Amino acid sequence: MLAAEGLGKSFGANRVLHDLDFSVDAGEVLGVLGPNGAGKTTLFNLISGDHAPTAGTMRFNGNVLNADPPYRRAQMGIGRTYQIPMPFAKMTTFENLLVSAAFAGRSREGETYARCAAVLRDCDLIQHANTEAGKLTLLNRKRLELARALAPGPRLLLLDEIAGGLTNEESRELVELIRRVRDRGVTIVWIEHVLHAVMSVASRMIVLNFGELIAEGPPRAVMDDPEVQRVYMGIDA
Ligand SMILES: Nc1ncnc2c1ncn2[C@@H]1O[C@H](COP(=O)(O)OP(=O)(O)OP(=O)(O)O)[C@@H](O)[C@H]1O
Repeated sequence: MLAAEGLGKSFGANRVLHDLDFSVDAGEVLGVLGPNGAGKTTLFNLISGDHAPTAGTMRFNGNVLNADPPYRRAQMGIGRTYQIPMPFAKMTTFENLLVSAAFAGRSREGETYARCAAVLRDCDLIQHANTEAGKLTLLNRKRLELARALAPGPRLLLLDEIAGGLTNEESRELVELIRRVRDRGVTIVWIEHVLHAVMSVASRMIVLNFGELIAEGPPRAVMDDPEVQRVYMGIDA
């Protein structure tokens, strides 16, 4: 579904991603790990079109992603959440979804309304449809962030630390929701520091360190990798 070759991103002299090759298969949940500043969010910014790469190419379903802006990527079927949800606080939950669905602009008004209501139901938010987004609890803000990304009907969903800041019970609820999204056929790439959450869903993981890929494989094998333990958990073999 997604393939990157020689992908790189520098901000001036700061080389953040370097010569990255990786791919995402349709239907999988790929976990992305790495220490703070490793370049994980920057990678998402390149996939979502928020930033342009300085080297390499990316293909989505075989089509080269050129300099398409985020709304074009959303129309192509790429959706994302942001690490810090920033909904329109004075608008209701439902109105926030409508904005997102309209941003990608793929369907007619009536269909958009029905779709947003269905996404709210799927994300356990329907009882808060008319609540101002600024008044939601943290868990519901996370649900809204997910719902907002789902509203345009993505085929590839990028989750950026969506479990951060939640209690164990709350993160279990969110994991259930993410499983349901996966079961409906949405391919997921998930950056997460809450390891038990991402490991319980991911079929494969990659690990970045200083913008380079240092490990890739099944979740357990990746966590047992001495290099991953050293750079990510500070454990010396
Ligand atoms: N717009 C920008 N301009 C300049 N430098 C940037 C920009 N965005 C990111 N960086 C730098 O890129 C590096 C990687 O940042 P990034 O946010 O991708 O890391 P990360 O792996 O997502 O970290 P975290 O786990 O803390 O979220 C950092 O050194 C950061 O300062």
